Amino acid sequence: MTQDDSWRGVAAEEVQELDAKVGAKLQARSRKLLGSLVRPHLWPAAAALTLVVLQNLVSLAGPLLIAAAIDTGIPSALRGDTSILAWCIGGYALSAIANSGLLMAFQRLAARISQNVLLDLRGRLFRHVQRLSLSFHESYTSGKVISRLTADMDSIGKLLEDGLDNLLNAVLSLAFIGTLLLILDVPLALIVMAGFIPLVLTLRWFRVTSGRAYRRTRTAIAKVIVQFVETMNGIRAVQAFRREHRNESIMDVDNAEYRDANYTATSAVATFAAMVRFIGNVSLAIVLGIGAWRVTGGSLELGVLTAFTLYLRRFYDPLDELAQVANSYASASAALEKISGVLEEEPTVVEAVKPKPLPPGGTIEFQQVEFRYGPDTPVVLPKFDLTIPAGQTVALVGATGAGKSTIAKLVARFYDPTAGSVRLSGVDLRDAADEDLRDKVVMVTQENFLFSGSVADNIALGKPSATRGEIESAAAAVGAHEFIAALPDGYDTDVRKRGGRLSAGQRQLVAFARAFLADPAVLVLDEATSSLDVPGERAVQAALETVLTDRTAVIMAHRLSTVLIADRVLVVEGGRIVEDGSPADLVAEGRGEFAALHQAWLESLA
Ligand SMILES: Nc1ncnc2c1ncn2[C@@H]1O[C@H](COP(=O)(O)OP(=O)(O)OP(=O)(O)O)[C@@H](O)[C@H]1O
Repeated sequence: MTQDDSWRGVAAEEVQELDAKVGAKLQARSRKLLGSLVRPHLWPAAAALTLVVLQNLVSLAGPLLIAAAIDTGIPSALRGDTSILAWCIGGYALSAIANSGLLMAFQRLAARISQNVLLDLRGRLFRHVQRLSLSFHESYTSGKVISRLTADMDSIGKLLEDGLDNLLNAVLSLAFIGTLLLILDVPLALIVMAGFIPLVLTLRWFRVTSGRAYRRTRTAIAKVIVQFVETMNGIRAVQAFRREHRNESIMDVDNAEYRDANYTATSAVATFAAMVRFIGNVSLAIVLGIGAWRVTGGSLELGVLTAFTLYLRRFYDPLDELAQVANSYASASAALEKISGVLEEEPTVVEAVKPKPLPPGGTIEFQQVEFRYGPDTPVVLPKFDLTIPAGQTVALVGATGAGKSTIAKLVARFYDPTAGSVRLSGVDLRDAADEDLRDKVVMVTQENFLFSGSVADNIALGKPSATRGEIESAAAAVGAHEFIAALPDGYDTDVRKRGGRLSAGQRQLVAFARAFLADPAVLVLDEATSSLDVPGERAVQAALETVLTDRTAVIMAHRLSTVLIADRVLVVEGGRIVEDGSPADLVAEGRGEFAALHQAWLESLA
């Protein structure tokens, strides 16, 4: 990462004090995102703007009508002519009705626009995050993604819903009422305008202080959510290892940090709101004093002074709201900054522009492959060559952290090699189309992940177009049909609902049925480390043999029984392949790592 790139994507997310240049770049990025979100709604936004302008104009009529009633209507009513007073009252009632109607129409339209903007943003973020490569997800936890999709989205929603409404009202009131004040009485209006000087200074202070505070709240809430998600995801481990106390103390720290960050932010809002009100009240007091002195001197009419003070209240009320807007703006712009960062991340594993079709067959070649996870991390796989002929079952064995999963991830193209190439049937995986690759190479992971939905849906993941017959025969092939048929709703049983919970072995069988149905040329399999009960293990072993038939397979093996059905064993040590041969040959040689491992396995079974 060059110095200039230090702000790109999510890189600057945890930085508390940004330098001005980086801050400006992040703001420009947020504005660009906001622009792209609002652009499709320009016409409804223009309509909303018209409604709010009309509503503000209509609401101006009130004090003018009251002034006319006091200065003209009441004196002429005293003389017996009530028509002017009646017109004033009728006009006031009409303007009140129009005011409410326009306000309602504006707020409904504004809510629709903002909900559509949020819908778009949520959809974009979800689609984007799903496309990002594994390398992103391994460092950016799901808790952070959830925080972007929930807490950050909420604060943007709040700005769009109430903030814009208040902002427009405040700006329009300032413009319209300011003009009216000048028309009503220039000297008094100038006193009011003088109050703007301290107001602008307060606003500048508030922007800087709250901007910093709200960035902190975004980072802090993300930490709280990460802690929640990690604890809940790992609740079994948490309870098994009695980690509750430790988790609670981590949570307490994160939670307190969130409280403190929020407290700092809201304190700034409170100071700002109090200053605005104070400046407003001082202006009002001065206007009243000078106005009353002029009324007694005869140079100002009482009705004009009444209208002036009524307008003045309305002039400062929206400024109070402006403090709330500034508050939601600061919070939303911090959220927008984080979301735009995630949206700026690019997949590191990208599809070729003009992909080459993968020919049939399943020969895998590693040519001068070297791999490291990141530019600043050590080399995990030093340069090596390896060919796995089509149809061969290869078991990768070795100590934990040796590099077995890394080799497997390269075969499934979850990562691209740092140097050299991984080829399938002679084609560099970087040149293959994603869809083609996902058809030809299937990875079955330890998690044996089941999505919400029926058992049949979960098997059909391997081939979405599969008929029920095909699904059932895939299940039968791996020996899963019997237990599925015995579930409360058979193949239609919801795997997440009560009664649909599957055991570890059953989940593994469903995963095998899924792979069998997908029928890939290459199967990459991370064998579960958890040991199953013996009958369960036998069933899984038999299923495994069925799934492996007629395809190339790379297995991260943890069980002796699996290694023994492999055609070839590769012993990995510190990222290097140190032994390569059939299990029988390696055992027969008797001196190497595998022979020792084999011996240890046998002893553990004895
Ligand atoms: N996402 C990652 N970022 C950085 N380093 C990683 C990442 N994943 C793995 N490594 C490192 O790469 C090395 C090889 O890890 P790998 O997961 O391939 O080992 P393994 O042989 O599959 O281990 P196990 O049997 O425990 O699954 C280890 O040193 C590990 O710390």
